[in-house]
Amino acid sequence: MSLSTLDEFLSAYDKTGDDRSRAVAETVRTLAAAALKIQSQICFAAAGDLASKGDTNAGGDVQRALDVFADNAFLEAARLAPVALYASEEQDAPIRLKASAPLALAIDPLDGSSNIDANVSIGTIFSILPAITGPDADLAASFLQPGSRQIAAGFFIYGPQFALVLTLGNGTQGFVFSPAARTFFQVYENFSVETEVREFAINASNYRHWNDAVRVYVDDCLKGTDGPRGRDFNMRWVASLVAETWRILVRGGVFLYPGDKRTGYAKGRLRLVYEANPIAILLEQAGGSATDAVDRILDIEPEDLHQRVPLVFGAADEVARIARYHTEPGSIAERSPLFGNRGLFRT
Ligand SMILES: O=P(O)(O)OC[C@H]1O[C@](O)(COP(=O)(O)O)[C@@H](O)[C@@H]1O
Ligand SMILES: [Mg+2]
Ligand SMILES: [Mg+2]
Repeated sequence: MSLSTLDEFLSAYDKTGDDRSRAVAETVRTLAAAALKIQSQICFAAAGDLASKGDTNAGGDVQRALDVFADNAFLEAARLAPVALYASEEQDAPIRLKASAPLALAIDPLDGSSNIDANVSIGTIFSILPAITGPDADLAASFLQPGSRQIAAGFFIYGPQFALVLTLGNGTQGFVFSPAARTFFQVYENFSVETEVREFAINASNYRHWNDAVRVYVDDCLKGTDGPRGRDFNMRWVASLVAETWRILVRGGVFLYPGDKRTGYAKGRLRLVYEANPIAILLEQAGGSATDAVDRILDIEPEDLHQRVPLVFGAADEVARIARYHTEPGSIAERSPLFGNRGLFRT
């Protein structure tokens, strides 16, 4: 079987289009070169050094050495690409680059920071938007567009396989890096999220902080064949969003990082602009869906670059089911002993 390279895929895309498509293709190539530097750094440096703690970022997280290294590498890459504005989890405010360039880049330079010293998959998540520039334009304006306006999005995953998951708005593709050929090959063409859900992913240590809807949903999964779902579920929690997304694209399932009652977690942990939006478009382009537990992520009008959002994504029917646990509270009341375990959600 002969696989296309990332470069061939991007060349085919930029031939079809206008200046903006060409700019997107060039930006993805440049990001891939920067990601390769991160991958090399992860492979060769002592993991403890990469995880060493530094300052606190705008979101209140302590930065690890690799967070800062990755942010610098992607900022440098953005300077070489047709990017007008760079916004990052690790920067308080967007940075103006080339005024005349057509694109704005929002990035989580290093996702899964708590796993750096655990030798578990980590990654980089990016979102490419049309730049809103001009003398009067607010620096943040480009990044406060709803996720439905993304032109392209993706993530690199630094794991047993170094890979890129990418959408240019027409399906979600998976490219795996070959160390022998020193290039990415398209191994997954048009990911399609499995409709039957056998695995859910949630940080269950927060159980006591969740609202009733999330608790009842998880309880129903845990009851397995004895409960209203009538079948057993497996549970996973990697604590790297990129790894959970990869798994769901490849073998299905659902992910939840809901809001909870801990201080600062009313809207969960994940950031809308550079985490939830790119993951949401990748999922939708693969036939899945993504919500804030009820509403579509890509329709949300961001108010702040670093705002958090509850995130639920995976197989579309399961995501819709989770929304019903929130919007049809009667179904939760039906869990009373009077009703046994039978309810609206019996499958
Ligand atoms: O440690 P928790 O609360 O389970 O959170 C894990 C989540 O936090 C994240 O690590 C947040 O991303 P950053 O590492 O970029 O801050 C996600 O990758 C992951 O899904
Ligand atoms: Mg992250
Ligand atoms: Mg990060």
